[in-house]
Amino acid sequence: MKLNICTPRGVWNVPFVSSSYLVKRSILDNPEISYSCKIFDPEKAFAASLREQDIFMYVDSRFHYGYLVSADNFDLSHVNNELYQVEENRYHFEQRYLHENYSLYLQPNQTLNQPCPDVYWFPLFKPRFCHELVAEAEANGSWVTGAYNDPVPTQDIHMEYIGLGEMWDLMLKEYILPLVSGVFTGYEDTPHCPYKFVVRYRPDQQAFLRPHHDTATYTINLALNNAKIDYEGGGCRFIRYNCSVQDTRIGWILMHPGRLTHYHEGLPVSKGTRYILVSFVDP
Ligand SMILES: O=C(O)CCC(=O)C(=O)O
Ligand SMILES: [Fe+2]
Repeated sequence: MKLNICTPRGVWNVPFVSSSYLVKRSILDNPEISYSCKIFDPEKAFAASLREQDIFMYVDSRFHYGYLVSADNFDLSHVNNELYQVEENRYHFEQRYLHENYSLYLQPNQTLNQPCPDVYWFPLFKPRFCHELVAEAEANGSWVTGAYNDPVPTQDIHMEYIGLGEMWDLMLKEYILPLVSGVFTGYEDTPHCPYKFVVRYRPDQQAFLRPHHDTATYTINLALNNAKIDYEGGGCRFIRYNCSVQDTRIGWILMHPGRLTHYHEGLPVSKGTRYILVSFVDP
């Protein structure tokens, strides 16, 4: 029998509870309560022993008590291990990282911000996601310039190098695609995105990116830190429209066509370090 304990909410007397429960201490001190039995595992033996003593077990859904995190495959080798947990602990990942207003933008008839023609802008992540991703890239440290024979190279680290390629593919498919397909009709298929990298701009290293087209049908450009606080200058300029987005917001995504009309450049950073995550999507 499947028990829907959330509607209606209430307290349910159940014969068996496993994995996690709250127990009154005096019950554990009761010498009649046992965990061992010839035919049952310890949890079932415990429940059977409670039943024999007329001690009831309950599931209580009157309140939200929180949620459990699966630690079965928790890898401790990263700076921010939770970034790697989207498959195992999706609910926890969403609570921790997804922007509180993201779901508003999924509602029908919601119009996306459009700072330049056909350049869309929406919040996806909390700042925490961005700080942790930058920390992961900096801890890895293998920044390269001009990998993949890129004629317009940035100083970057590919997401695969920091073990986050699959996580990012999932973000593109499950969180970004619903918004993409809302504005670019016909692009509903799983995004194909071989090029996804954290880009770093610094005045003394690479400060800007010259005008170019991307090798992408559409480009996803996520701001990983704060304009005017972490750096000065920077931003993306769309040359055909003489239109720039310079007040980019941490955790917000810019999405724009990669070719033809959207010839663009990365504007010079004059102070500090600007980080973005750029994805070239060619469905
Ligand atoms: O700096 C920017 O916002 C633009 C980055 C960009 O155009 C690219 O990486 O292809
Ligand atoms: Fe670009």
